[in-house]
Amino acid sequence: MDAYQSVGIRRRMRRFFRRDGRALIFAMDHGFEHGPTDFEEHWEHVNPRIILRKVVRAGIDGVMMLPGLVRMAGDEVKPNVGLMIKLTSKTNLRPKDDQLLQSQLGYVEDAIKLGADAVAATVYWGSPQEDVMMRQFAEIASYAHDLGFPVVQFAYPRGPYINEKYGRKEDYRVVMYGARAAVESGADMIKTYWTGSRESFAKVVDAAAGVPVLLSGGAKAENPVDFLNLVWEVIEAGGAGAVVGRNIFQRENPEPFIKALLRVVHRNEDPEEAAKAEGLL
Ligand SMILES: O=P(O)(O)OC[C@H]1O[C@](O)(COP(=O)(O)O)[C@@H](O)[C@@H]1O
Repeated sequence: MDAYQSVGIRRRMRRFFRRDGRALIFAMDHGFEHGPTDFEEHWEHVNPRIILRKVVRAGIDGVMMLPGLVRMAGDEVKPNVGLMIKLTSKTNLRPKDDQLLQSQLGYVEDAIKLGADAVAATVYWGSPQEDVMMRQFAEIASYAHDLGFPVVQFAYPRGPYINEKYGRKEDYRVVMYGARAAVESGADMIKTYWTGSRESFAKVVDAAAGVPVLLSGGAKAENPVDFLNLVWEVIEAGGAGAVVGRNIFQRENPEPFIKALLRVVHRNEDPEEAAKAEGLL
């Protein structure tokens, strides 16, 4: 017989992933991590209720937020949508060198009180502060697992030695290392960077050894088809989907774009066809 916790983790994972094992998740921690200027392109989306209503209506599989936004607007996240609560963060106002650290801003108990289906934490692998984030992640993961909650790691390698040795944090050897470190530290889902090609991203997926790998969306692509193509490559590489923020809330009309993304993620549709079907072309 399975331990109760294992059943809980499996059930909660299914609130994000459909039968195909894939998920499209909306990220909205930018007001904290980047500052409200991220919303200036479509200022009405600074209001969490307005943007959440749109993404939920479009059929998103899950939503990721920090605890305070869930408190304000979590009731917009309908019961059939997975709720991921991130328990670490940092502001962009910190001195540059201190931005290689995410600090704890919420606890597993808060996530439970708020009705979360998963908790998340960032580790900047390779940061001079890696040790702090490793411990933070270990504490969150150990406690969350005890209580039957899946734990998501935003495995974001970054730091001076990475730049010196590999030139860029998106080098597949670096991203793959972060994904593997996430697995070995107990993550149930991994969110990480695009490595630039399907072949190299497939290696990241291999290194994750069966733990689902989700793309971290990144800056908005002006042409929506470019982003649909990127997500298509992720799926072709064996990725489990994407966690997308700016590419959704920085669009005036995110609903058809989300629907097109869902076609690519769940139906393997050709990106251009998906864009046409949703009236984006
Ligand atoms: O790379 P940065 O600037 O630290 O971005 C971190 C942001 O990217 C995300 O991980 C994903 O959101 P995006 O799709 O907008 O990139 C957010 O959760 C987070 O706020």
